[in-house]
Amino acid sequence: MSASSVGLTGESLAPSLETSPQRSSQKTPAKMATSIRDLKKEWVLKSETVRALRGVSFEVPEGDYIAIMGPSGSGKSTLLNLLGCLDKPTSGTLMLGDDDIGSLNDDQLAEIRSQRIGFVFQAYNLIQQLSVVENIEVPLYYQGKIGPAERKRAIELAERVGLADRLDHRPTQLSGGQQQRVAIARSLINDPFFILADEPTGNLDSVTTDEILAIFDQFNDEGRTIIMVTHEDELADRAKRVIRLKDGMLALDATVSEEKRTATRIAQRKAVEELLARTG
Ligand SMILES: Nc1ncnc2c1ncn2[C@@H]1O[C@H](COP(=O)(O)OP(=O)(O)OP(=O)(O)O)[C@@H](O)[C@H]1O
Repeated sequence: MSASSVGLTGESLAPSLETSPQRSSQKTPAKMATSIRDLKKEWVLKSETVRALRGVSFEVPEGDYIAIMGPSGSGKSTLLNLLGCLDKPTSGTLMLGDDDIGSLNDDQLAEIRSQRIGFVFQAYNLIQQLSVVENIEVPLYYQGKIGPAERKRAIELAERVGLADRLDHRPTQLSGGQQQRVAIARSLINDPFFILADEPTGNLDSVTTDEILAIFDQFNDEGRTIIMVTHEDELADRAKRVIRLKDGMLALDATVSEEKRTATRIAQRKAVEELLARTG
């Protein structure tokens, strides 16, 4: 995918944050969902040192919607694991709120992970024995925070993702798209710094993909921050910003124009309607 093919603006290869025209023109600094600076991750193996991330820097203002792209082996999963507090950097800083992730111990990382990050995985990762509402509440179990107020919020989130009439269903009774809706609702139950989505529509057909992307659009329009790893241009085209990794480094950090995003949404919706009309 070339920058022009997704209507990217402000294109800059390996840009420094200070020179970004979009950010430097802001009068009041935006609050950051996360900021990373010179982030490195290495593994020392017997015969070699693998440098999976070789000094990556960018900031994610609250309300942003980022697609992280890049070829196989470029460091996407490594970055995702660091952003999700599943791993610690070798060096550099990764700030989540006021916390520098590199300075936390494993228990503290686990706490942040369960309380402040909303995960959405390709394979949904729901608990089969639990109902829709109970699955949405799962992140709260770890904090022992289940009560009438939490149940009310879980039901509200289920309603927001269009599952009001499926509250007591088990995952096996749901379609893939419905299961992913549960996962999105679950990701928001803790009011996270951001939703971290890993190929969230990788298992879904184009109609359902469009539905799931519309839900992401809706939550992002309400101010939710989304960071999504994807190989799919059609997903990246709907984000506000594309970050592309290459060989463990930032190769592109570019804004997607509002015109391009709208045109993509309309084109994808039209394609879905045509498909539905053909297949009944
Ligand atoms: N635990 C590990 N130990 C050693 N090397 C690793 C480890 N995890 C990842 N790597 C290496 O780090 C580099 C980046 O891997 P990473 O999984 O982040 O890439 P990716 O962009 O997510 O690739 P893909 O799209 O194929 O999932 C690769 O060279 C990989 O082999």
